[in-house]
Amino acid sequence: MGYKAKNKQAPPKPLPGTTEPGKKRRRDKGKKRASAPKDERSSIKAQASGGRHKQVLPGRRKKKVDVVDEEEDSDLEEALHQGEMSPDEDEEETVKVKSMKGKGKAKADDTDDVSDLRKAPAKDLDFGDSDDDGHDEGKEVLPTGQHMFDLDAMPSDEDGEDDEFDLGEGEDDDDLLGDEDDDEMMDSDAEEEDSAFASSGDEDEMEVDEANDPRTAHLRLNPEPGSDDEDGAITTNLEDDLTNEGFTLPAVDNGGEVEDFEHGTSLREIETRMRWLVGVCAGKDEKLSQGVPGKSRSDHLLQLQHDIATYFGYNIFLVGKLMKLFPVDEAIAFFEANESPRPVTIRANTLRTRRRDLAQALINRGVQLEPIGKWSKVGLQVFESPVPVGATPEYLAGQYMLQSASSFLPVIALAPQPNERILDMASAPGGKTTYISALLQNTGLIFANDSNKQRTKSLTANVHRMGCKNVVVCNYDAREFPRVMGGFDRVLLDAPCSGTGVISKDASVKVNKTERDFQLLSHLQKQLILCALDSVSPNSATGGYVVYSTCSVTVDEDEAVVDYALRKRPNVRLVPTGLEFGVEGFKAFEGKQFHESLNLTRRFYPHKHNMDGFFVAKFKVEKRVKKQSDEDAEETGPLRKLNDEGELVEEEQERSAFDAEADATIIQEGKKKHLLKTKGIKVGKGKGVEKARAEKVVKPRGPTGAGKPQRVKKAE
Ligand SMILES: C[S@@+](CC[C@H](N)C(=O)[O-])C[C@H]1O[C@@H](n2cnc3c(N)ncnc32)[C@H](O)[C@@H]1O
Repeated sequence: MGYKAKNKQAPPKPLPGTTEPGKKRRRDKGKKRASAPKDERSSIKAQASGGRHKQVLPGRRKKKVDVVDEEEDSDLEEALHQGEMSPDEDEEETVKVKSMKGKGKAKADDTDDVSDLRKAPAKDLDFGDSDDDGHDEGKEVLPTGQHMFDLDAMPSDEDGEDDEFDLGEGEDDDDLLGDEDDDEMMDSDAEEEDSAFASSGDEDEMEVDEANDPRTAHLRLNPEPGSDDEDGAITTNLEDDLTNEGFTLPAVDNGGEVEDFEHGTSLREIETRMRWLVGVCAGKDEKLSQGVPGKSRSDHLLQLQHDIATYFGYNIFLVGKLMKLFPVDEAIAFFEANESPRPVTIRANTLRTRRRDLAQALINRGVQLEPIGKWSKVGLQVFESPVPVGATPEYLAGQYMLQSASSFLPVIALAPQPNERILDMASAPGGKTTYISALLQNTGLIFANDSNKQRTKSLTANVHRMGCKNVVVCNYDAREFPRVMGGFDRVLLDAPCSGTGVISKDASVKVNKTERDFQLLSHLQKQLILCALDSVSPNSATGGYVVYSTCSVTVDEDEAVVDYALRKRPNVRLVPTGLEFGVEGFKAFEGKQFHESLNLTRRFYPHKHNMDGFFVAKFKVEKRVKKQSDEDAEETGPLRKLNDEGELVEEEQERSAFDAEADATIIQEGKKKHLLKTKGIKVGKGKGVEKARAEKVVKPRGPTGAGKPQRVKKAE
């Protein structure tokens, strides 16, 4: 069984295509929790979801990695303050522009503030930026455990075996948890050569064996393209346990202490029931799929949702929403993965250094690191560090960015080319902007925009620190583009989102999101994506691409937004992202059919790829040319054509929208009434009418005409 105790997680696993050093790694401990009490869970033996063997935290270590992630990806609060939105999803939203300049409503993002990084005590540092305690007033509260299912109804312990849950010999809770005082503990293997960097081979050499290292085969996630389901995937041993004849209920060993109870049911009981319900709902084993007599599968599913909500500390709404994304057993792996931090990763800034040189410099400081994987030439995974990774001289000198592995992906997909003009629509604090800048080798021009003025400060700071000379920082609501500026070669829209992919960094997402939040975010994202598409020049010689990304896994914010864009902009199409791994986006979801090309989009999951949950889509923007069929149709009267905004419109609508003759009469009548009312002049059937008949009202064509009727003299 793969449920890990909350505070006994395995250390971060290597990313796709990377090697794992031969020594034990220390997990980051600084993250916030929104869920069940530590003591309860600490009596359950931790087992890594990544392997069949039991993984416990190393007994000794040098020092944990102290970092603050430079990116805050959960932006609902700000997003909801941006512009005026209505949740009407089927109509194209009117882009109501509200300049946010100077307003700075959202909370400040100062996570990249170096002075703060230095000030922060190591144990307080956190991956996320939120100050939220995860319990917003007025929001849905944690569900209580339901009791329509009795533990007695579950399969009984037939062989008395209890091997998953007994406390391992010599592993008391403190050892497993590794309390805050053990910073001085040394990894017994600390001096061992375990890094490819020390060999000082060239960069290619560093990457040679990453994907094939047998030591990490069980931990690698999608190391090779197209191998999502092979050894790359983190596998839980859920299925094995649940289908095992000898499945037993765990013995409760509380050491004589009083346990914490959740409405009369201990978390351990909930956990036990949850595992059992997974088996029932997954329906993979005949015996287990019987479930509780008289209860339907949906009864079991409902109870499972409640148990997951209670055990992992979510609101029930979000559990239901997230569970729809996966088969039941995979859903558990997802929730499980959200309980452990993702690997600490950095991106070497090639404007200032080479990855090899940076690695060597950090190794000299005692940092244990390795290349992130074959898919990146600039990423490094940091396993342990005796110094805060966010405050080394190399960091301050702009040689690297603290950046989650998943946030490399949209930039790789964007594939900027030297000398291009690029718009980064929602760019603060600049993790992706500075990466784009490096890929452009400081050529071309990047407009790095963010509507949050406060956040543009950290953006500007990063741009300077990283030596980016091709960046212009701006502060607009991105829905003002392309009116502010257009004609870009490429546009990145790393959209504000709910952050359901980064729950391990910001546990407040578990409890503070409601259905309305997702509606509003999806609405904003739809507005933004149309602006992104309209800001690209279809005539770009080298580009004409838009990348849309979110750090959320909900379909509302991902496929539904992309599908909407495809419907609204017939001159754009999806193209492959060029990313080597990730699972295909949904082509259909909950009975809703999306465009068939949605399979070109990519999803990334914590439980599958050991990265933050992420979504990436890449569009190619074509010229708005009339299709041959439209031209043919024009001779006989087109049925459908593009309007000035590139939307497909019905000819019938256009006709009814403006009938010159009818309008002339109405206008004339209006004028007569106006004269009569204001000046008492009664216009008869004489001259005035005659004059009106002598003129024809036509709608001017082209952008300058703007729909205002003009009078022209009728030909004699
Ligand atoms: C996911 S974060 C961007 C992270 C950034 N791309 C990076 O890599 O560092 C989303 C950003 O969108 C910004 N934002 C939210 N609504 C916006 C809007 N209407 N226009 C422009 N930016 C917006 C937020 O301030 C936030 O900085």
